[in-house]
Amino acid sequence: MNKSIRAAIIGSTGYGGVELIRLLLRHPHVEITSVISSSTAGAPISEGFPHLHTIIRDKLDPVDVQLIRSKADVVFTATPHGVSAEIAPQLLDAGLKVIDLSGDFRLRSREAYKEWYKREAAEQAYLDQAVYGLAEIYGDRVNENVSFISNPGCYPTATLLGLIPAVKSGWIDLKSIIVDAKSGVSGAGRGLSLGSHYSEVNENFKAYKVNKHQHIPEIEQALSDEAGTPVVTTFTTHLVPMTRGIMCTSYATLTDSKTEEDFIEYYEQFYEGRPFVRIRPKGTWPATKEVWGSNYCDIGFAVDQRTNRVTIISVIDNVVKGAAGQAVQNLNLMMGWDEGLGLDFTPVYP
Ligand SMILES: NC(=O)C1=CN([C@@H]2O[C@H](COP(=O)(O)OP(=O)(O)OC[C@H]3O[C@@H](n4cnc5c(N)ncnc54)[C@H](OP(=O)(O)O)[C@@H]3O)[C@@H](O)[C@H]2O)C=CC1
Ligand SMILES: CC(=O)N[C@@H](CCC(=O)OP(=O)(O)O)C(=O)O
Repeated sequence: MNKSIRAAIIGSTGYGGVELIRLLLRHPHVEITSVISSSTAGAPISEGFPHLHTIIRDKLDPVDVQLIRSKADVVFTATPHGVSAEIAPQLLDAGLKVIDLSGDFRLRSREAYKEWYKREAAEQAYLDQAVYGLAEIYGDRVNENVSFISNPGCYPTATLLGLIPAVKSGWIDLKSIIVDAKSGVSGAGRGLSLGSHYSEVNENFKAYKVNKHQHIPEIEQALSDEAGTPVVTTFTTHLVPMTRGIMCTSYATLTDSKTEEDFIEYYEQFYEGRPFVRIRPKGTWPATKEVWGSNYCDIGFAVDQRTNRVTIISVIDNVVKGAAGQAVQNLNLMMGWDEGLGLDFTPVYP
């Protein structure tokens, strides 16, 4: 029989948190029992988010572990890097299940975290406890005995779902991988910054954090695990003047004479039974709008016989499959429920 679970959201006033509210409100077995804010506790959440007017009447709770323990069974930490490293261990020690949306528990190596995030990593014991929740690849590691999920980054979700089957196939040269990644502005969160200011972003298209992006070690960690040998990539991120959406265009040199049909057939088999990965038919490539508001990752291919390269294009909605949607998918797996429960959103179109 299906159980119900009480959920709290820390960081509910951010883009990831408020999207969790939207998704969990329609989940059949989840009740949101606490929406939490470190800066505006006591105010109704609809004050800052009028789109929730009449839908959620609750006031924001403060960040208080004992209070959370009394109100919830599972906590989503949709909090900035550094904050999650502090708070998730306290929640786990209090006996709560935790799904963390930040990058604080994704890298197994504390040294790598310090190098890429420029801050001290969480304690090794908690890094060891966290299960990296790339649901379609590592979902079988998540079950009712798992208490702690580290939800993958938005770019790594799109990149890894696009590349892991190819890496495992042996059809591509592992030294040749290049990923050209683009994100909408909501990927930067709700906080104000010059870089996401309207007049800086509108009618503009820019590369950022070139060769320095914190998602590079996360992508390389998973690709290396899957390949069984160290893999490095060239990974470049770009900011696109749109609100939601990520497109990762990955290029690799073929080691074998494979066609688009070969890739499509192989990927369809690889993701068989995984409802949120959709493989596009030959000659069609996914666009961000075709997954907008949904938990889908759509993947399309092109093989260029002239250059002997494959191009793999993967798209997601960064706030859904790249954050809140995958977090709910992981909750479903943690609870032994169908992974798609409460996530059957058709993309919003146009
Ligand atoms: N946006 C995206 O597409 C994705 C985001 N992520 C990750 O998810 C996490 C949340 O991202 P996002 O929602 O975009 O970020 P936002 O900046 O939009 O929101 C973060 C929230 O964290 C809360 N917060 C800040 N400091 C503290 C603190 N000390 N204690 C408790 N809460 C705090 C803030 O709310 P308040 O002041 O009310 O407490 C804020 O609303 C980040 O780690 C991000 O990297 C991951 C994948 C995709
Ligand atoms: C557009 C934009 O700025 N995107 C953010 C994505 C960060 C993010 O989502 O956080 P995680 O590291 O927790 O995945 C960036 O590139 O840093």
